[in-house]
Amino acid sequence: MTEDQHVHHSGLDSGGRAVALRAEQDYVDRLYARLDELRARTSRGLSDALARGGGGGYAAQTEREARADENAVRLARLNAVENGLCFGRIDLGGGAPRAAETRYIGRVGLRDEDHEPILIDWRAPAARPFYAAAPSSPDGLVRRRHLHVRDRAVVGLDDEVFDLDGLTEDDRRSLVGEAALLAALSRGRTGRMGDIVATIQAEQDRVIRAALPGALVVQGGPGTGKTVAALHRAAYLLYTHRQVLERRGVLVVGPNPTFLRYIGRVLPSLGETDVVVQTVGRLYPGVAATAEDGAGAAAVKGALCMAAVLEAAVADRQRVPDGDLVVRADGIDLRVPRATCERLRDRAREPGLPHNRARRLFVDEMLWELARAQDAWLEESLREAEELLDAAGDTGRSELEDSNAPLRTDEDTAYARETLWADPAVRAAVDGLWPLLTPERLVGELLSDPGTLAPAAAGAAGLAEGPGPAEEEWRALLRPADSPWTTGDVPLLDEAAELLGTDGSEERARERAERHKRKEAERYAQGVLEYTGLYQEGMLDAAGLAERQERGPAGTTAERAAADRTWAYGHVIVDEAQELSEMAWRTVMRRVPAKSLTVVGDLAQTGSAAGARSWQDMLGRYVGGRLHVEHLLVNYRTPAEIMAVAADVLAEIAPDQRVPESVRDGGALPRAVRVDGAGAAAADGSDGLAERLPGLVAAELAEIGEGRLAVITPADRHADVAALLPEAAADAGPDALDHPVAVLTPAGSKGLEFDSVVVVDPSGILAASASGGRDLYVAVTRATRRLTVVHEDGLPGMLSRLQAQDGRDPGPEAGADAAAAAPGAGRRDRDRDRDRHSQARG
Ligand SMILES: Nc1ncnc2c1ncn2[C@@H]1O[C@H](COP(=O)(O)OP(=O)(O)OP(=O)(O)O)[C@@H](O)[C@H]1O
Repeated sequence: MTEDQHVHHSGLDSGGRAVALRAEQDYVDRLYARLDELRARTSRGLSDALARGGGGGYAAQTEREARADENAVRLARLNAVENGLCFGRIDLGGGAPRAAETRYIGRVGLRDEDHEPILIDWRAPAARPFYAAAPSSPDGLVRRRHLHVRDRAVVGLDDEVFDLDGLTEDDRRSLVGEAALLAALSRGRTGRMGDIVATIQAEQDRVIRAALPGALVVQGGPGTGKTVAALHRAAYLLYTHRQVLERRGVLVVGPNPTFLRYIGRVLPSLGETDVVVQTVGRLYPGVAATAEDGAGAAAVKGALCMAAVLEAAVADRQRVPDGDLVVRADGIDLRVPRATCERLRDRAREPGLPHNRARRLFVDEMLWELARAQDAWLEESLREAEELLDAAGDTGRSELEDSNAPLRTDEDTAYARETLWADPAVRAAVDGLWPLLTPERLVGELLSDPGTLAPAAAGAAGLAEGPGPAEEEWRALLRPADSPWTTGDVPLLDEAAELLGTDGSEERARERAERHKRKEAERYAQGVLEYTGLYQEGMLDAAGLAERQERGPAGTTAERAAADRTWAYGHVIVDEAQELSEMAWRTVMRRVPAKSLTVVGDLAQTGSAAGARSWQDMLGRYVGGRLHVEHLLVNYRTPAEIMAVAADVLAEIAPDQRVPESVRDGGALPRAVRVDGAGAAAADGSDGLAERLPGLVAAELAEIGEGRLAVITPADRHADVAALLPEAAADAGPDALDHPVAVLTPAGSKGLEFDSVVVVDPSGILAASASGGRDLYVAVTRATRRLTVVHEDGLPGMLSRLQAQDGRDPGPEAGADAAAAAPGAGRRDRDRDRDRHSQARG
């Protein structure tokens, strides 16, 4: 952004501008002075609370700790807002009944010594006109001003004037200062997403400030700010509904760890800590799945009928023996008739409890049966003994007990049950009929053993609405027993955990261990108290001291929530939501019983074979009529010239979807570079990919200066292409973001953006899977400035806009004709379009 542009947009001459800058500097100085003062005070509060000694008993100690925590959180918040503390100002019109008013907008709200607001938090209702005002609906504003502040110094101003009488509609439009937005967008990429509080646009603001209840779906093309708006929404909701959400927390679900790292800095800069950010692969505590299934397995595994397959698999583990159950315990064969086993199984199933809890009923009844069988055996032996004695004419019978008295009392039988349960043979027999199962064991066996999977698939047919998986479908799921968990397995594990429940033994063991630990801690604390003499002073008892030591810093809501599979969040935000399967949605919905969700995604970018084709189909069954869809229509990432290429791809793959209009145009033209096939130097001396790619990447890097570059290749060429660029980050892991160059697959590049993108082998991307066209669409829309498509065997038809070039002359002029013909490029077209949208909405 040049100085000239600021002047142009501010409508001030240079003298007026200098005066305005000085006045704003004075105000900003005052804000920072206040911030410093609050920090100092909070910091003092923190050290006071942390200072030990002083006594006051347990209650006072606890209160001091709570105060320390509170001060620490406050201090962290105050420190996080140092950069860009204040970024805007609005002047509201005067006239009865309201007086003219100026409000400064910033990352936090501040009040002066007299409690008068001097800075309005961007999330507060009073800040709303800063984002929502438009020339056609100024919302009471006379002027909106963006302040550019660097290191506490005001370095630029941008004004949008809403109340200039006498301007034509066209003139007004041209006055709309997009300088602040364009300045933000043209910055080089750092590998991390930043916040956009200073430049949130009206359509994004509607999404950010939408009401908490119900499911809001934000459908928008690439670069429309879905991710960034969703994260600001999290911050807004925590600010506005603090009471509920601080306790319950907000869960943000993203597509992969790289992406989570990419967005990781946005939320802290928004001052929010009660947010859990997670991939689907980590939603089941204890498992961190990153591996992906092939398309065939993914599609079957993600389908809703897998819930029925699992249900059938669990039912299949509740068995009846082929004949009578015979268990040898204590040298005796105990027999329970088959019909009784069946009755016990059915009775245990009846209350509809989870498998492991129902197992307790089953075990209980089975032990009675076995104890009774033992009784019967005893009686039988006694009778036999009597008969023998009778036969022998023995008269010593009177020495035996009264023959009518019960052989064993109830107490005896109860004792017998316990002894039986301690017998490994009895346990093995019961486990054979109704085993204690973990989700990991159930799912692991199901996916690796056709003997387990086949009956479950068959059983699913009777349970699900539709048919169960066909044989060729369930066979696609089979894999070796020791395979790592995939992200597609996680919803199955979660489902299994629901179906299995616990039998309480883990909880009981944990409680026992905790009681033991506590006793130890108390013994130790007692020693400490006696040694220090505090005991005599009666300040603290051993139990109190032990508890304080054990407790340590109380976990944040986010920490507690992340570790608990059954945590009920107050709100859930799902990004790249088009990738979630039906089964994954079941997992997500379990975590938000109130069904308060923000779902952001783009149906045109669905890459997963199990992903969404329609939001209603995916979500309708959970939220019914409470599904509200908002569309984002403006692309803030990719310039118009590159989006023209993307538009051709979209027209082929999803003609019903609309390409978002780019905010920016006039950048470098996208180009195609042809190299010779198979990486080998060709007979005519021209070079293959191996020879050309490193130079091409180096030249692109030189073009973008400080920014980032991604090479995007089909998955099956990823390793080979990465080998050509040894300096680049080749892993799809989070480190990819820290390198100037990353080699990625289309799936790995999802949600990310780079100053320059080099797409290698577009035909290979297209051919790789049924969603190849969507992957190509994702790949070409990652660029913020430059796009190069490298191909070997000619461009696919949908990229014909980029005329194939001989790679030896890859000048920026390549593809110029085509890009110049880009439909909808340019601000005038966009404005016309925006007008159309707002009319349509109005
Ligand atoms: N109002 C805004 N002000 C400044 N930058 C913005 C604004 N809106 C979006 N951006 C920027 O535009 C880029 C794209 O945003 P984002 O990644 O959220 O888009 P997306 O819709 O999630 O894209 P995709 O579907 O491709 O993942 C980001 O760099 C973001 O910071």
